[in-house]
Amino acid sequence: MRCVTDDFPASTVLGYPRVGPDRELKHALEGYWDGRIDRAGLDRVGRALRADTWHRLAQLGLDGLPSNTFSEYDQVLDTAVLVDAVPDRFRERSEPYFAMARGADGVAPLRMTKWFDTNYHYLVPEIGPRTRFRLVADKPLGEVREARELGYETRPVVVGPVTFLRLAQAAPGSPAGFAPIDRLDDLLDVYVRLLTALADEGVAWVQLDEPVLVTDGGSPAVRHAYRRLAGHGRRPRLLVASYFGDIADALPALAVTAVEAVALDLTHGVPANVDLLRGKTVVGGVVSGREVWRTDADSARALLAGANATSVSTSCSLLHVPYSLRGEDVLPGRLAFAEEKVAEVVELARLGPKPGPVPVAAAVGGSPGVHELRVELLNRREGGVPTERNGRAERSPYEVRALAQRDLGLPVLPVTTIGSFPQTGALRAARREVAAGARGEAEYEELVRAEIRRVVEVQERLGIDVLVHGEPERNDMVQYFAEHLDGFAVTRNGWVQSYGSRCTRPPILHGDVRRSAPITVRWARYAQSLTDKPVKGMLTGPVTIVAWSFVRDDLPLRDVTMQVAEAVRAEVQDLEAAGIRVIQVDEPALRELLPLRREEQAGYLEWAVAAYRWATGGAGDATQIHTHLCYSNADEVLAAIDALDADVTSIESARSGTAVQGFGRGLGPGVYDIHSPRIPDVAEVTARLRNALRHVPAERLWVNPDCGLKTRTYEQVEAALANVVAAARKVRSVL
Ligand SMILES: Nc1nc2c(c(=O)[nH]1)N[C@@H](CNc1ccc(C(=O)N[C@@H](CCC(=O)N[C@@H](CCC(=O)N[C@@H](CCC(=O)O)C(=O)O)C(=O)O)C(=O)O)cc1)CN2
Ligand code: MET
Ligand SMILES: [Zn+2]
Repeated sequence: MRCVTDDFPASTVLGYPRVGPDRELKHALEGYWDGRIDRAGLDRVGRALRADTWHRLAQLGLDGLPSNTFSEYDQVLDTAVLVDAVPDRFRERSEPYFAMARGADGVAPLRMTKWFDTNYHYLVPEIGPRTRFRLVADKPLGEVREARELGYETRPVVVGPVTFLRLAQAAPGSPAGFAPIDRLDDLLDVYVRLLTALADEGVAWVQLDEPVLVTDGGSPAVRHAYRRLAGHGRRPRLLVASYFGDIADALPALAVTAVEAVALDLTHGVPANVDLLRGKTVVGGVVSGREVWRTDADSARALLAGANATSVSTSCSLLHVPYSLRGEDVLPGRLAFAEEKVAEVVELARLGPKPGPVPVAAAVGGSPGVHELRVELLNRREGGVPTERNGRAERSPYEVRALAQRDLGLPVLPVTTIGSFPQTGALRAARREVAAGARGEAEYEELVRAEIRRVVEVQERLGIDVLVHGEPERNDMVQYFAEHLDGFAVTRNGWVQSYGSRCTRPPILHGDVRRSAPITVRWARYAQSLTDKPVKGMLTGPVTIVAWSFVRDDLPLRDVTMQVAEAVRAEVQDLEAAGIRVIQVDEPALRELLPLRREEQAGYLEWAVAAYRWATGGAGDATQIHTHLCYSNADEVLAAIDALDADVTSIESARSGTAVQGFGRGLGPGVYDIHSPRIPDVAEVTARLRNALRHVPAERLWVNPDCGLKTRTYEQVEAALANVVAAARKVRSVL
């Protein structure tokens, strides 16, 4: 394939997985944090992973190798360190980097939140009016040199200045009205120095990632930033990478700058105004970095032709898909993971663009409305005969339900947890042995039951009011349901990084979804048999199940989601019939699927809410429905959360105390952050509760951590929950 403007390589990828094909980085990090391996050991693992990646990409025939795509925790955190935006509270720590990521005694970590509309989480930089930016370029320069020693010239990848600031939050104590983007010019000084340093190092191309371009309103800052950066004399050539959608109206902003190359996510189609990029290299992202379906070569070549692309790439980093299909036997012939996608990129570069019809996304047109879908689902159930139980999509109004739920006999400020208790190594090992045929099913089940007994006993001893069974039978809150529903396939080793050392194996939703038998009922029933306190049944909601799976692309997402909702609805009704009085249906991904463009948001929220209400609407008034959300910048979807109409909503809430005032039903703003090993003390929790009481009346306030406890140890959980119960009692006593 010919390069018109310059020497940008014909094939590349915007980024690559880094946790290791066998999660080597995960194991090394956790070993390091536990003191089982030393710094040198951790460094060795990182170095080997980087080398393996470059070797593999080169071996697959890729021309343009990226560097600085490795991270020990998160690329946004790396960027904060690159510009020395390290808040003072971390500076005197022995390891500021991991303290920012995970907290340290007495020091809260940076907040963590969703990376655009993915299940990857980044750490939110804190930028104030006085943050002093300074270039600390060791990491990108180090990776360039490391690759060079292995014989590879690479293109360092760095989060761009506009995206960095737009994703940051105002540092605590910043004056009202201050926004991190106000510091753009100061930050650009550092990026100019970075470009100089890379030029001095002999780097030919640098990639600055600006996914913020596909959201509303980034364009003026982008225009300003890249005029300045591209106008700077001594620098490598610049590739600005937009991804996660259509750049549309932000494209002219880049077009007027002197950047040499622009990467476009073409999986959403070719921007109408792409001709404005004439004279620049267009890097065509035609191989999806988000999906796992094989790329159709004809469509991809047509997209390349339509966009005048002279280089082929992935639509975004491959961070969001597993390493490879080796060792998997799922859906033969239909899938491509990272390695197979690299091979696709290489092959498409060889074939080159070819004009042809450009495919239209499946998500639009031709599908029934939400109402018709409900009717159709209703008709499909029980031969279309509406019964007392399934004929009703809506429950009575909240006030009526609240009365019907009084006999649950809960105290004011009831204490509960979000569902999971620590996942022990013994359980995980046992699951692996069952999968390998080395352990019997019955023996495993007894292990799970023993764990449920332990979890119930711990909660009774601590004085929790609404108990959970602890989810010990689940490998993951989505994968577990996928394994028990028709229409899903799961992988053996298809790990994808979620945050830091934590990974998931997203299931693959490839066919019509159906529940052929109850999934959770026996575990909930067993837990309830052990206690007089109510046990909360625990389900994952339909939006979250599809959000955290790879999903078929031949049906609109909302139709797929309604199918899942139907399966969850059946499970809710079976739990109720088994005597479970409180049922939580989690929707932590509700916010995640929110379209990045405002104009598409209302349509999404309508069907997302409809799916949730379909899933829960079959419960009687006396059954208390809970929901749980986390990492939500809840403010943006507050009306939708309200519309879910759950009796109780628990929510991550470092700061959402004020956001949720006026919320008309039960509310549990998380009283401590479970993502950090830190144990909250009684005073801290008490203060949180008192603060919450300024916004939520006591009779509707619930007390809970801000997410599930599976990533913690029993020791941490018991200590933390004891303090939570003590704080609740203290606050109750003076109400
Ligand atoms: N899908 C999903 N997305 C989510 C969340 C979530 O819970 N699930 N939570 C939020 C935050 N993200 C998270 C993602 C993952 C984990 C997490 O704890 N993941 C575990 C893996 C969970 C899992 O699938 N476990 C399996 C497999 C465990 C495993 O590693 N087994 C070993 C053997 C272990 C041993 O011998 O001890 C092996 O197979 O080699 C199981 O329990 O069965 C991890 O990385 O450690 C936590 C939060 C948002 N997104
Ligand atoms: N019920 C789930 C748990 O407690 C909810 C987690 S939300 C990411 O783990
Ligand atoms: Zn959660």
